[in-house]
Amino acid sequence: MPIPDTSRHTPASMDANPNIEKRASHCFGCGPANPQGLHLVFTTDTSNPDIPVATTQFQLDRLHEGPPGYIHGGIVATLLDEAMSKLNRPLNVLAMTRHMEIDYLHPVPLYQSLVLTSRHLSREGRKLFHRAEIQRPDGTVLARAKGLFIVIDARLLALAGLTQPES
Ligand SMILES: CCCCCCCCCCCC(=O)SCCNC(=O)CCNC(=O)[C@H](O)C(C)(C)COP(=O)(O)OP(=O)(O)OC[C@H]1O[C@@H](n2cnc3c(N)ncnc32)[C@H](O)[C@@H]1OP(=O)(O)O
Repeated sequence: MPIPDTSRHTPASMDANPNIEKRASHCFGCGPANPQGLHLVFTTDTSNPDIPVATTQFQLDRLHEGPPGYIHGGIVATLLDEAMSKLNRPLNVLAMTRHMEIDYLHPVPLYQSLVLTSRHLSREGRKLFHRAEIQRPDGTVLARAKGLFIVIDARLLALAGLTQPES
């Protein structure tokens, strides 16, 4: 069996912890404890509690390069997915991405501060519909996504060995 490269793989030391918020500290998009993660920190506008909006600024470097000088398309998808997932907690649900579609409108540059924003669109039962965009500071939209998130219930969480977050 191959030996994991410890410079790239961190120990699964949190795996016994059933608290979803502690386990989420290694989320590739937003987990502060993931040394190789994107460390995105969002602010969430809930002034209209039915339509939360999440926003962050970010800047990536060649670690996440795809086309020379630009962010890899899979990372662009990650950014958009992460932004949309940040709308679920303000809506008081745990949910996972079921479907997302992306328009890659322009290459997304490395080494530039960019704006990532998401907005809740609508809900039909367990189905949450969100959208997200990556913009230049001048408002030019470089990529946008629509996502369908499905609310996870306590039974599904328990199957994964996890407990609900404290409200
Ligand atoms: C555990 C850790 C938790 C952790 C929770 C926190 C995690 C946050 C992470 C950030 C977000 C991610 O990246 S999450 C990681 C990426 N996502 C995943 O790994 C999810 C993998 N998928 C799944 O586990 C499952 O498919 C679920 C749980 C998402 C849903 O399964 P399900 O409960 O069986 O639901 P299913 O019947 O398939 O679909 C629900 C409804 O959506 C409809 N539907 C399906 N596709 C479409 C579509 N393209 N357009 C319209 N509607 C659609 C179906 O017809 C149905 O409608 P109707 O018949 O009900 O009307």
